[in-house]
Amino acid sequence: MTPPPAITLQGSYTLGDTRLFGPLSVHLPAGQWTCLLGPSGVGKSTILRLILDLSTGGQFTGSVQADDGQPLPDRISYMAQSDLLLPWLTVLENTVLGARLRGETPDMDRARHLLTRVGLEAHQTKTLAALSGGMRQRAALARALIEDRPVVLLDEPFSALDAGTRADMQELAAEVLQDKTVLLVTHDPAEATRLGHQILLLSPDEATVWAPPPTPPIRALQDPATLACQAELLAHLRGQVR
Ligand SMILES: Nc1ncnc2c1ncn2[C@@H]1O[C@H](COP(=O)(O)OP(=O)(O)OP(=O)(O)O)[C@@H](O)[C@H]1O
Repeated sequence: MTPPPAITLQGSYTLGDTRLFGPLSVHLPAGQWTCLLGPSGVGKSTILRLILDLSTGGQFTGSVQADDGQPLPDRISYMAQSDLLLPWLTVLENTVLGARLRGETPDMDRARHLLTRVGLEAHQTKTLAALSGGMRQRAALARALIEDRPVVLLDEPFSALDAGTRADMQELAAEVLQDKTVLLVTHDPAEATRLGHQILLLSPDEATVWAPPPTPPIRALQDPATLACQAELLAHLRGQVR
């Protein structure tokens, strides 16, 4: 696998006659986790779709570039906010869907291993109707993690999980996606301060860098500097003065 690239998105985005964001710049350092926060509707998922070169409802004027100059979309694993699982397939079949669609032989052992790691070992042969929302989200996570891609875009991947499972899945993702270029969209300051090498706050005018805790991720839940950063970030997001 080629080394993970750094990625820079620069430009403006409009919906009809209305500017949603920009001009601004979003830089994702190579091999690091960037956590992107911002108010609902500001355009976080749109930024992921622009990096993927997927259709959006608006017009983007700008560029998305990898620092190695190579095209990006085929090098990205993507977990969308809506899980995009196929209801007529089993959990195991959904997990290996990417390989099947590319005409490759899926690595079934790795798929089973990942399903065990996300706690779905006993549910591999079930179809989606038999799963809870949190179980579906873990199935979608397994499907994203099985793709050995240098760039990974995760759109609120842990939002439906209970607190304990969420902490477990954060640790699993940090382990599996170590050294990849990751962009994680989240509304959770605790998640961002735990996982981010870089924390970005998106507003219509800019993507501001928020200083992460001094220790490298993944950070311990009870780490005082992480808890302090989390509280400060939450206060900021609530509109209080720093
Ligand atoms: N396919 C589409 N067609 C038209 N408008 C769209 C489309 N997808 C998103 N939008 C609009 O673009 C804006 C940005 O949406 P986006 O999903 O990027 O926001 P977000 O910051 O990720 O929000 P949230 O935190 O609620 O998930 C919203 O106003 C949304 O209604």
